Amino acid sequence: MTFQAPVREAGLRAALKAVTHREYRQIEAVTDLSFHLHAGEVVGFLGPNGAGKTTTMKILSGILHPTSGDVSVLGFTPWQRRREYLRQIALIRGSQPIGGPTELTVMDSFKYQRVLYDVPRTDTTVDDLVDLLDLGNLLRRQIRALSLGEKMRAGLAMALLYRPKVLFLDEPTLGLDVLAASALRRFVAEYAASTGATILLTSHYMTDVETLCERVILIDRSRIRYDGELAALTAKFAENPSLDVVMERLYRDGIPS
Ligand SMILES: Nc1ncnc2c1ncn2[C@@H]1O[C@H](COP(=O)(O)OP(=O)(O)OP(=O)(O)O)[C@@H](O)[C@H]1O
Repeated sequence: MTFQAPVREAGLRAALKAVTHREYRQIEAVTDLSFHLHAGEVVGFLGPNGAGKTTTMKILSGILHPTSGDVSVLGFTPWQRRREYLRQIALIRGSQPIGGPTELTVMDSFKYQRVLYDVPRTDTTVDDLVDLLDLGNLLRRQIRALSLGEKMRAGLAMALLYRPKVLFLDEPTLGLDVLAASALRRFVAEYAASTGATILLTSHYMTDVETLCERVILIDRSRIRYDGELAALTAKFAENPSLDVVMERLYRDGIPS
């Protein structure tokens, strides 16, 4: 995936010049990335800032059309954005936990989502999610007035009320307090176990990865550096350091052979 990004020098003169004459630079966000996920796996998708994780997630969920390459998820090409595809997947981003109009109450957002995804009125998934995510007190509140953690819980319920088979979780615990983060991890683990969903998870919090993922795919500068068991990766370090330290070394020095 190559982006064409506008660039300009600093200063007012450069800003004025850019009005009539824009310069662009090619930015390779994802290159030569190839992997396969098995149904029901929860896989950590890791890499330093700017490695290309979010770009990949956006491609997989059909938001971005890559400049080259092939992708197949559940037999669909994501960027064709077929209805049958979008009904089976969800992208959940910690940096933007809820889409849609923020003036709506949480309850109205659920109703709206139900209509969008043809979830029958008789389906009790939303009631289950309200219980599991402790959303009872939030139902009559406007989305825009919720705290980040509350938005995340409501956003998760919105994304899961049509029971997607594939979840792309992009930094789902970003900004959550320790209790909220561990509740979210428990919830994701239970969702995966009870539905058999396939999950690709990015996170900079190694507790998320250790708790949820047996396999990790590590990318750096848009290329895959490791794809395999998390345990085998940490075993490369004889003194058995914490996963935070392992990742710090890998991001800095590369993968030991
Ligand atoms: N819309 C865009 N236009 C231009 N460049 C972009 C755009 N989106 C991403 N990039 C660039 O692509 C590269 C990969 O970005 P991406 O957001 O995928 O990284 P990431 O691995 O998710 O990083 P982080 O851990 O910081 O969230 C970065 O260099 C980024 O600046």
